[in-house]
Amino acid sequence: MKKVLVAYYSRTGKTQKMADYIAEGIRLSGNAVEMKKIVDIKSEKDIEGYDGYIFGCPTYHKSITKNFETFLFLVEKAGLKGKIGGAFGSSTHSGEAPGVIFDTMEHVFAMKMTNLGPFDLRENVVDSNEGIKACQDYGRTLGGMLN
Ligand SMILES: Cc1cc2nc3c(=O)[nH]c(=O)nc-3n(C[C@H](O)[C@H](O)[C@H](O)COP(=O)(O)O)c2cc1C
Repeated sequence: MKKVLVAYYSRTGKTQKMADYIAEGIRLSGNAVEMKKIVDIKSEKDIEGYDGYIFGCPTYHKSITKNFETFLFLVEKAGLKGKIGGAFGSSTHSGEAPGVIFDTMEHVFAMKMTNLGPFDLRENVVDSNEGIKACQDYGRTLGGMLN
């Protein structure tokens, strides 16, 4: 059994719900998952040692938030080259954040990213059956890359 870190920021709880459903999907793939809020991640040591990584941030002002930018500089120090990765976040209309994170993981950290691409979900569907299933599928597919 491999272990995936789901690290996320959520201001009003939508991306946090996505994180919970994605974690369910990872467990359905037969792998273990640990969830961390980025505010609780103090050093690169808190990031190292997992087989896969899924990072989540909602879109604010057409990008990731300032604290998520800072978090990505910590991730750089952790050295995740070749590790499995994915990125997600909730939004209302434009949804750039998951793409920004995904591109950084792929091109800067040289991680092995899921073919599903970045996963943006409009906040009004996060709690619908369709939204829950989309999150679970994202987690399960990423977990499947570890099997
Ligand atoms: C000040 C502000 C700016 C926002 N900017 C964007 C934006 O540029 N694009 C977008 O799609 N959503 C934008 N949103 C909507 C949030 O992404 C959306 O509410 C999201 O679900 C919040 O996720 P959270 O509950 O995880 O914090 C903005 C919301 C606020 C309050």
